[in-house]
Amino acid sequence: MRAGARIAAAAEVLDDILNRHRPASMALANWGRAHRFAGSGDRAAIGTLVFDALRRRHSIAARMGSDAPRALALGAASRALGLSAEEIAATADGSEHALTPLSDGEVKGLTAELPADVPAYVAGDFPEWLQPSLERAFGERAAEEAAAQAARAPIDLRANMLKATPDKVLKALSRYNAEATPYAANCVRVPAPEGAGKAPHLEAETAHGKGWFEVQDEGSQIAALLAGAGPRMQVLDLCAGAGGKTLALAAGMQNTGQIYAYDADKKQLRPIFERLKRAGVRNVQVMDGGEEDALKALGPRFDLVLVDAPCTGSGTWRRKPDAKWRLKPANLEERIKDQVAVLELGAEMTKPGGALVYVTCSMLPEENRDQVAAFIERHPDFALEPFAPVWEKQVGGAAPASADGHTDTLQLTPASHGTDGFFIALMRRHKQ
Ligand SMILES: C[S@@+](CC[C@H](N)C(=O)[O-])C[C@H]1O[C@@H](n2cnc3c(N)ncnc32)[C@H](O)[C@@H]1O
Repeated sequence: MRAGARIAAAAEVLDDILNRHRPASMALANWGRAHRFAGSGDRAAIGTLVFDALRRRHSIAARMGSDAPRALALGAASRALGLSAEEIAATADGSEHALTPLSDGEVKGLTAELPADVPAYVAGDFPEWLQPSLERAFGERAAEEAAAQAARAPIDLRANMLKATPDKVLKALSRYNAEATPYAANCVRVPAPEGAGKAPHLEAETAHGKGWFEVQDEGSQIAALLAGAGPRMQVLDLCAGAGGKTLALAAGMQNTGQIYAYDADKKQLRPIFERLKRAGVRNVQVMDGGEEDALKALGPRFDLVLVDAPCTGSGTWRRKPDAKWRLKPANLEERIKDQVAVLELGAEMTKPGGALVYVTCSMLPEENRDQVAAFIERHPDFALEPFAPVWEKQVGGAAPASADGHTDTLQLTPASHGTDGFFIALMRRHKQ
């Protein structure tokens, strides 16, 4: 397919996502099924175009003077396909499958600068209703912080120290320009593709099959390190899901002690069994998902309870840009209620003197600092512990500043730390 046809296809898919509220992956798959003539290169390019347009929906619309799917696809095309405005205009010749010729306004929009006085939600490409929340978290830096969430994300991996070393993983993936990252010693990063480049499928690599690495953002690795799981500890991973953090905790415990992996939803736990096996992890007991009574019967015995809470995922918008436009106030309200429930359960399972670590992949204060403040008010037997000394011991080096400026909780972000957005609060239950 020529570039003009790829842009036209991306506009069709964007229409499906934005106007018929279809998830991006489903809309792209539907388009592929209906257009079997398109090759894998075409599908990849259309996908890249669609995701880039979703990442920058508001700022593209402001430059193009329209938020119609065609305008969004055109506005994203120069970056996604590496084409100049002239090349884009030339490829829109109305021939079979291609775009119809561009209007004067569209041609102008392709090279227009974003006006300096646009509101933060346009400059930062996020839903308008979230502006007060992001301004509460980041003040005048709200647009800058959110704009970094509109960039493409690298793929981060955690070298599995039970089977390999970061060096071994770096060598195995050198053809993808794999590199070390600033913070977590076991993290290896494959940079985001430029232009029309395609992200590699690293889970298809032999090194992955051998259990040398897991795909895990550096922010998630830092959260697991700060949780401070050590040899011989009794640990509860209360929202274990597919086990990303369970595996990282197990590596930190050198396969000793015991991790109980629990999740309210049985289905979420399903991938964990294969992942544990591949990684060579032997100190995890996967509990029956949703069997809360069996969990509670274990009593407050845990040295560490990790609450990797269900959240809006606003910290992962680089990877799931369609999710940011689907997020509605009612979803946030629901997640807030879920978070209260998991925190209450976590508190019940933490032994006196034990740690309760609350983590979200969100940047919204309602899910983060507000939750922690309300929890401590309900539970005066828990107190926050500053993260900097724990960082020095667990991650190594001096702790970076939290993106929101606080010192008792840590907000990691793409703009400030190059990670996904993660919030981490370390709490400890009083001994008596
Ligand atoms: C952020 S995800 C967990 C991701 C996982 N820890 C990882 O690192 O791969 C949150 C999980 O919390 C689970 N969850 C929601 N409410 C819960 C509850 N009340 N108790 C336990 N798990 C819950 C969800 O099913 C979901 O799998």
